[in-house]
Amino acid sequence: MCQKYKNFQLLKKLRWATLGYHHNWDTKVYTEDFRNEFPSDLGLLSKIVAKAIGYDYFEPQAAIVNFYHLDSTLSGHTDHSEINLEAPLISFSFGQSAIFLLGGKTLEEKPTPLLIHSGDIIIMTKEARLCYHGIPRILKTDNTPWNTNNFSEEKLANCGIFSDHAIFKSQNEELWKPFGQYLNNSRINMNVRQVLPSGQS
Ligand SMILES: O=C(O)CCC(=O)C(=O)O
Ligand SMILES: [Fe+2]
Repeated sequence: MCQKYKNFQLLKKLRWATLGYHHNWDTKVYTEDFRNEFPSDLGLLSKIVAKAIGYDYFEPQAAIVNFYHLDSTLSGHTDHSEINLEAPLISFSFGQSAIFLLGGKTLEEKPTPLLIHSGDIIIMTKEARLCYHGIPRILKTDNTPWNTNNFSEEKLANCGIFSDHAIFKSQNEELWKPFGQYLNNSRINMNVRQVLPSGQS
């Protein structure tokens, strides 16, 4: 089997990664010895989004990154491992579209379907923070903004505070290409959480 094919098969198996505090799927408890520094670019983006909806002191401390392929699903669940459930959960989606089912606090409540496209942000706060949700379907989209040239000088200038980050700095279409190709058949969702009570780090 050629290496390229093996790499592709491996990439298809990748379904999730964790950032910052690594979520322990068995115990559902975040611990200090299972923690890395939170990535600064995703952290900054999350803080800006939180601030825009009135959460001035949001601290991005953990994220789950989900990689979906056209046949992937995520079953209904609640995200309740964080000590701080007052802080919003901020969820960014890229690539293929998805149906997001948002239910209630119990499985008895009928869920509402939301169609999520690349670039959409879902914010779960207050009542919604502990509601059941899941992804029953990934939908192939013809709208592929990630394949357009986003590296023009003008666009870079508009990136403001983000322009320092590596992907913008490189201005290198070649660097971006494999990410774009990946998104042509996949969806990436990054959902960011504050774990600790405000003021604790
Ligand atoms: O993919 C999504 O939009 C949702 C992901 C999610 O609910 C989770 O990782 O907890
Ligand atoms: Fe979730």
